[in-house]
Amino acid sequence: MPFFVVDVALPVPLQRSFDYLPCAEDARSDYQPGQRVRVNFANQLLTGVVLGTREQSDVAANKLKSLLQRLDDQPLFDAETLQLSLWLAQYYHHTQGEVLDLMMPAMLRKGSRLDEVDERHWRRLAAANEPTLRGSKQQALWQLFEQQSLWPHQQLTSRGFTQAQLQRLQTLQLIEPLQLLPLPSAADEQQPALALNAQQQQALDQLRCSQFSVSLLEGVTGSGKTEVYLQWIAQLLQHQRQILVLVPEIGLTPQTLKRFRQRFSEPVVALHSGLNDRERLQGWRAAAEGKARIVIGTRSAVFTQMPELGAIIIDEEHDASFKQQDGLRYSARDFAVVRAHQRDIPILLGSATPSLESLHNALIGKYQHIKLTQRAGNAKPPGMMLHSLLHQPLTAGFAQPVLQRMHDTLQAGQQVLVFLNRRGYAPLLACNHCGWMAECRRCDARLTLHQWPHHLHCHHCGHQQAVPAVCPSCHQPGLESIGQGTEKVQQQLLELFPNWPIRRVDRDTVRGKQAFDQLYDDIHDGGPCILVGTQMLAKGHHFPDVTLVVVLDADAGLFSSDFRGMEHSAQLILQVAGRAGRAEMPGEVWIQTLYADHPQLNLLLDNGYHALALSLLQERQQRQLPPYTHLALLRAESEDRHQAEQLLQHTRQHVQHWQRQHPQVRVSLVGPFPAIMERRAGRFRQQLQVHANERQALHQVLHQIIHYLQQQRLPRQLRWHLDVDPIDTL
Ligand SMILES: Nc1ncnc2c1ncn2[C@@H]1O[C@H](COP(=O)(O)OP(=O)(O)OP(=O)(O)O)[C@@H](O)[C@H]1O
Ligand SMILES: [Zn+2]
Repeated sequence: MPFFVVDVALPVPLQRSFDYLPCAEDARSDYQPGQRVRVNFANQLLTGVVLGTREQSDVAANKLKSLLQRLDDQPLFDAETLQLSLWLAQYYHHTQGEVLDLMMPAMLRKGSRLDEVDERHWRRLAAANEPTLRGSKQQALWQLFEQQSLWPHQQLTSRGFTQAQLQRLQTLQLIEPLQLLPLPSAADEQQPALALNAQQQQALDQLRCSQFSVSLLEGVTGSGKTEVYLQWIAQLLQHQRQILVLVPEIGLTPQTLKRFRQRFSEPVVALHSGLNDRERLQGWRAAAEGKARIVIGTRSAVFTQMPELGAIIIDEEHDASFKQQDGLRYSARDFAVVRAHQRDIPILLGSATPSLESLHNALIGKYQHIKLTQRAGNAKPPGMMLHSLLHQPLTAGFAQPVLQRMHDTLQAGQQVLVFLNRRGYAPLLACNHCGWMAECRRCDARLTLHQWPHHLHCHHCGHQQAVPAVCPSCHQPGLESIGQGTEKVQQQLLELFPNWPIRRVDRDTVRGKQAFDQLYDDIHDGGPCILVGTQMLAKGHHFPDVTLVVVLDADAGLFSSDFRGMEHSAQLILQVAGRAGRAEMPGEVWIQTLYADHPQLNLLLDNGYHALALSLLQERQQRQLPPYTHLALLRAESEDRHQAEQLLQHTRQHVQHWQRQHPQVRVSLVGPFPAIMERRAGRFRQQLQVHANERQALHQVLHQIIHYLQQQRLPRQLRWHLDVDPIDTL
C-alpha cells in the first residue's frame, strides 16, 4: 500500500495539527476530513478529528505513531462545520482541535460510537392474516400496533406491557425489534397560532425565509415576540428548513418547550445543561441527521450540526449566558451571526433590552431594525416609579407606602414579586464591639451568612465555614448580620404578611429544572402570594397574576466599576419590571433607591430603555469603548501577586517592541492592573486590556501575544487566558 499519513486536529493548545500513521488495514480512501480518531498523545488518550491525508510527513518515519482507532466510517463533521471551527479558532485564538472538541457532545469526545444511543423499538410486520390472540392484554398490545406501526420499547413497558407479551407477538411474526434513535414526540394536543396584532404582523412580514440578513426584534416585555418567532418558524418549516433557537440559560423552561411542542407536530429537540450525556447525544444526532426540525437550546447548542439549517433565532439576545466564561470564551450570539452568514440564511435577534452592540448595528443599518412597542393581547405596560428611601423609616428594608401597596395587591387576590439580586441571609456578618467582619480567607470578599443551613459562604470561591458563636477577634458575643439577602427578606415578610405564602426563588431553593417546573406550576395555579427572588425570577417568565413588582434595592448595580455596569443594570430592572401586569390586570413597578435623582435611572423610567441605550452609546463613543472600538482582555493569575503582574508587564513590553516595527498596526494597551477583586480563591488576578479601532489590528496583536506567551516556560501556578469581546472587565 502506498505510504500516507493522516493529518489530525487534537484538543491541545499547540497551534498545529499532527501526523499519524493510519490504522493497519486502512486504505487512504477510508479517511475523510471530519472523522474522529483515537490517538495516543504524550501518554494521553485523545479523540481528534481528521483534517486530511498526505503522502509525506515532516516527522521522521521512525518517530511517527499509528492511530489507535478510527471511530467513524463517515465524517462526523461536514465541510461547513470544519470551516466554522477554523473561524472560531482564529477569532478566539484557540486551536482548531480545541474548537472541534468543544463542538462535540461529551460522549463523542470520549470516543463513543454514534449508534450507542440507539434504543429498542418494536415495529409491526405486514401481517398476512388477522392474528388470533389469546388474552386481552395481547389483544390490547396488538391494537396499539394497528394504530401506529412503530413503538419505543420503553413506552410500551410504561403502559404495563411485558417483555413476554412482546415476544409472543414476535414469535407470531407480527412485530420485530429494532434499534433506533429515539425522537421526541409532539404534544398530544396541538394549539393553533394566535391572530397576530398589527405590529406583530408587520414584524413577521419583514422576516424573509432565505438569504443572509440579521434582524433585531426590539419588542417591549410581553409584546409577543415569541409568537412572532413561532409563526416565522411555521413558514420556514414549510420551506423544509431546520430551525435553531437559542435561549438564555434559565429561559429554557419546560413551559417554553411545551409551547413549541404544542405548536408543531415536527420533532422539537431541546439541548440544555439538564440533560445527561446520552440524552445530549441523542438530541445532537437527531439534529445532525435532519430528523429534529427544530432545535431549542442554550449556549452550546449553537454548535449543533444541522444539514438543512434555514434560520437562527436568538431570544433575549442581550443575555450574558450566551458568552462562555471559561475555557474557550466564545459568544454564541456572535458566532450564530457568522454561521448564518456563512450559510446565507436569516438570523433574528430578539430582546426587550437589546445589547448596545446589536442596537448599534441596527442604528447604523447593518441589521434590520424591527420594533414592537405595545404589549400583546389586552395587557398594558406596567407603570413604573422610583421611590426614594432618603429620610424614610424602613420596615424590613421596605418603605411604608410600598408595604401598603403590597398589602393591597394581596388583598385583591393578586401576586407580588420582590426582586433582590442577593441570595443568602445577609451579605455581611460583623461584630458590634470591635468591628470584625467575616471575610473569605481566599478572596478579597466578605462571606455571606446563610441561615438554612446555618453557615458562612463565599459566593466567589465556594468556600464554606461554620458561623462562630462569639467574635473570633475580641471573643465577645454580639455578632450581627448586616444587610439583606433573599433568605432574610423571606423571613421578615413571613412576619409582616402571616396570612399569605411567601415563596423564595433563588439558586438555594430551586435546584434543577424539575424544582423550577414545580414552582412554576404553583405560581400559575395562582392565589395571592409574594415571590422573593433573584434574577432567576427576572427572565422571560410569564406570570399572569403578578401585578406588583418591587425592586428592593436598585442601587447595587448603579455604580459598578465595569463599563457595561449601567447597561446590565438597566436590562435587569426592565426585565424584572416586565413580569408585572402581563395579562388582563394592569401592573405596577416600585423601584426603591437612595438616588431617586440618578439621571440615568430617571431617563430609563421616563423615556424607556431605548432612550437610555442611546445615551449610553454616546458615552461609549466619547470614551472610545465597545461597540465603537474592539476590546480584548489578557488575564493572568497566580498565588504570587508579582508573578501575574510581571507576566503581563513583559507581554506588554513585547507587544510594544513589536509595534515599533509595525507602526501601521494601531492598538492601545491599558494595564496591567489588578482586577476589581484582586484575590479570588487564593489567586491574585491581573489584567491587560487591548483596545483597537480595527478588528484586524486587534487580532494581529493578539496573535503576537499568544505566540509570545506560548514560548514562555511558566511556573505551573501561573495561568493566563485571553478573552476576546469580554462582557465584563471585572
Ligand atoms: N397576537 C396575540 N394575541 C393575543 N395574545 C398574544 C398575542 N401574542 C402574544 N400573546 C400573549 O401575550 C403573552 C406574552 O407573549 P410572549 O411571551 O410571546 O411575549 P414576549 O415578547 O416574548 O415577552 P418577554 O420578552 O417579556 O418574555 C403570552 O401570554 C402570549 O400568549
Ligand atoms: Zn472566597
